[in-house]
Amino acid sequence: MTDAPTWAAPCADGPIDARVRVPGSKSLTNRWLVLALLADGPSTLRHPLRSDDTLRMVGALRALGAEVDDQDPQAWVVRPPEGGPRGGVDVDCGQAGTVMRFVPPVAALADGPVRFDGHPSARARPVGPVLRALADIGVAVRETGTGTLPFEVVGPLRAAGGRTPHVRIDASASSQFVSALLLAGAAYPAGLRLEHTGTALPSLPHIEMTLDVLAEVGVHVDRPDPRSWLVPPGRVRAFDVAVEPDLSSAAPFLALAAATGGRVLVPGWPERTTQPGDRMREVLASVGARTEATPEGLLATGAPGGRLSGVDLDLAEVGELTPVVAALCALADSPSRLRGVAHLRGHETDRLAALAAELGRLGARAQELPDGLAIGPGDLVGARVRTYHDHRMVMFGAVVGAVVPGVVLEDPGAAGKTYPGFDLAWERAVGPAAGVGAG
Ligand SMILES: O=C(O)C1=C[C@@H](OP(=O)(O)O)[C@@H](O)[C@H](O)C1
Ligand SMILES: C=C(OP(=O)(O)O)C(=O)O
Repeated sequence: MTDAPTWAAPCADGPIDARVRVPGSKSLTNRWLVLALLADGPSTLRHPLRSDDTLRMVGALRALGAEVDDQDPQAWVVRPPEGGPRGGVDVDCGQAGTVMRFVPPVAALADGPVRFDGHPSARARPVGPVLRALADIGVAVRETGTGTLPFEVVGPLRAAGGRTPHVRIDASASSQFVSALLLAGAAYPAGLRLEHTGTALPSLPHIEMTLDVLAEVGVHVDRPDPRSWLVPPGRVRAFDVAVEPDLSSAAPFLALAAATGGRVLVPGWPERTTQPGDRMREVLASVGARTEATPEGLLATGAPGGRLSGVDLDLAEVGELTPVVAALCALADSPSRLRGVAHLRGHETDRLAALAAELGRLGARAQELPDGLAIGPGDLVGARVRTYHDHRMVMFGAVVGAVVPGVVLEDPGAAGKTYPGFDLAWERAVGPAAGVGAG
C-alpha cells in the first residue's frame, strides 16, 4: 500500500451512452518531435498530446538546443538547433520508453556528452541494444548500469569513410530499439543499415508507424531483406502535421461500451492508421461486442447485458492494449488466454506480474504464463487495486470498476503519462465517483 491519492472508480448503473474525445497520440507526438529536431526548418505539430511522456520529449529537444513553442495547445512549433544538437546537457526521460530509446541515437549527433536518467521505475527498462548499436558505429557510451538508465552518450558521430554502417540488434524486448535507430538514421553521415537478429519482433505496427512518418518527411527506408532496414542519408523535411487521437487511450472507453452493454462514440477515429489501438475493433468483435465506423467517429456497442466471451488472442503486435483486454477477460463468462506478450515484463512495470496480482485481488482466476496470461472467470469483488506507476494499470482498474462495485485505485494520476485527466474523463463517461481522496 502507498499513501498516494486513491480514486473510487465509478460503477455504471446501466448501459453507458457516451461520446469521448481522447487526446493526441503519444507515439505519433513523440516521433514528430524527434523528427522536428532533425528537420531542415521549423515544423508544426497540430493537436499534439500534452502529457508526461511528451513533455519529457519536449524537455529533451530543448536540452539539445531546439526551441519549442508550446503556448498554443493546438499547435506546437519546433525550431531545430542551428548547427545540430547541442551536447553537455542532461535529459530526464521520466518513464517514457520513447524518450529513453529515441533520443540517444539523436544525441549521438550532439557536439558533446548527453546524460540520460529517468524515473526510478524506468531504470529497469531495457535500452542496451540501442546503446550497443551506437557503440558499434563509433559513439562512446558510458553506462552505470547494464543497458539501463542512467547512461551517457558522447557524440559527435563521425563519418566512417563514407561507408553505410551495418548494425545488428536484438529487438525482441522492444520494437522501440528499431524505431529509435530508424528515426535518426537519415541524419547520420552515411545513413544506416539495421538488422534485427533476435527471435520475435513485438509491436510491428509501431515500426510501420515509424516508416510512415519518415516517408512523410521525405525519408524512404528500404527493406533489403525481411529482417533489415536501410535508411539512406538525407535531409529531414520540415513539416506541418495533425496528430491523430490516441487510439490506445480510446481503448478503455471502447471496452466500457462492451462491458456495460452500452454505446461509446470516439470522434476523429482515423480512416487509415498505423496505431495498434485500431485493433480494438478486432478485440471487441472477439469478445462479442461490435464497432462501426460512422461519419462522426468509431462507435462501439456492447452485447445486451454487457455479456462478454472469453478469448484466445496473440497480442504481440498490440502489446500496449493488454491491460485493457485483460480487464475484459476478467469480466467474460469463459476463460481467456493472452499470448505473445512476454516483453510486457519490461514495460512501465512488469505488466504480466502486475495484472496477475491485481486480477487475483479482484477475485478473477489469473495465472502468469511464460508469454502472457491465463484469465478465468471468478466471483469479482471490489478491492483496492495497485497501479504500479503505470498509466495502463489505471485504465485496467477503471474498466473492471465500471462493472464491479467498490474498486478503488491507488495513484490515478499515473494515467498522466499519456492521458492527464483520465479519471475526470472517465467519470464524465461513467458517472460520478465517490471522489479522489487521500489514503
Ligand atoms: O514506438 C512506440 O511508440 C511504442 C512501441 C511499443 O513498445 P514495445 O515494442 O516496447 O512494446 C508500445 O508498447 C509503446 O507503448 C509505444
Ligand atoms: C509501453 C508503453 O509505453 P512506453 O512508450 O513508455 O514504452 C505504453 O504506453 O504502454
